[in-house]
Amino acid sequence: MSRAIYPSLKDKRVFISGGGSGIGEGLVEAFVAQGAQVAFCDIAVEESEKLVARLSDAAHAPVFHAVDLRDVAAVQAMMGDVEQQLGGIDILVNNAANDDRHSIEDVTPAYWDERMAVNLRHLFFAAQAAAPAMKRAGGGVILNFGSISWHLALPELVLYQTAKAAIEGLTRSLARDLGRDNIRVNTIIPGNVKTLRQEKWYTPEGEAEIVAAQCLDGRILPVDVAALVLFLASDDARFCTGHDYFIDAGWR
Ligand SMILES: NC(=O)c1ccc[n+]([C@@H]2O[C@H](COP(=O)([O-])OP(=O)(O)OC[C@H]3O[C@@H](n4cnc5c(N)ncnc54)[C@H](O)[C@@H]3O)[C@@H](O)[C@H]2O)c1
Repeated sequence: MSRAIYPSLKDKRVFISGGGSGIGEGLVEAFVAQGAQVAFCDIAVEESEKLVARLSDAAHAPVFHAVDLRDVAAVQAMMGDVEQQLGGIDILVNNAANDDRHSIEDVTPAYWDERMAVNLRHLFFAAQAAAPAMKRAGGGVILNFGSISWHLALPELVLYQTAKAAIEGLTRSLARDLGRDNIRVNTIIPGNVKTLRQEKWYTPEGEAEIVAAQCLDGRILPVDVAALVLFLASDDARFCTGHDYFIDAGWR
């Protein structure tokens, strides 16, 4: 399958959260293939180090930061380090999340806080930390990962879906406040994307049900999500901001 090359992404300074596995791994590979300078963080240290080793021959090999995004001070310190290492930040991809299932009865105040920390809070603080560097560079791009799950009202995901719904509001608010600094902010909304983690939840029959609910046949892969992310990160999308972009094969 042919893949687009965006001249405007060459040498761009990109930070991706949760880049060590799943869709994030696909995003790291895709930006590196564009000749971008990529830094990413993750708590999956082994997978992340393997990814860095696999891409070590690239024009710009990616740089890995072992950081837990639930720790805001660590996120702020890391964003400062990334800016120094890359000489700035042009593109921030807030990809990391955790969709562990839970029932309403089992949610404690501490679990609520922890779920918001892993699924919502770090997106804002990464954007807050990256915005001054983007302003100095004359503009930038922030892409926040939402989820189709709450649009479909899936079961046993109330806190994840609450956070994912909030991300769409976060995107619109940031797009408004940062737009005059030429910083574009959008939400990427994946449907069901086939990753190692997602495979845990589904039987072959479950996967067939997902495909049946889509308008299009076939399974969405990280590379398909990356194609949309690359376009929105590129200068070709210069008037795209403040909105939600679905990549879900028409899942309804
Ligand atoms: N895969 C899907 O079907 C799907 C569907 C809808 C939305 N999404 C969204 O797409 C994004 C990527 O999803 P995915 O399927 O690749 O998820 P994933 O769980 O496979 O990968 C997420 C990555 O984030 C990392 N991570 C998790 N918690 C972290 C923490 N506290 N600190 C640092 N890193 C952490 C994980 O180690 C992992 O590498 C997420 O925002 C997810 O909500 C995915």
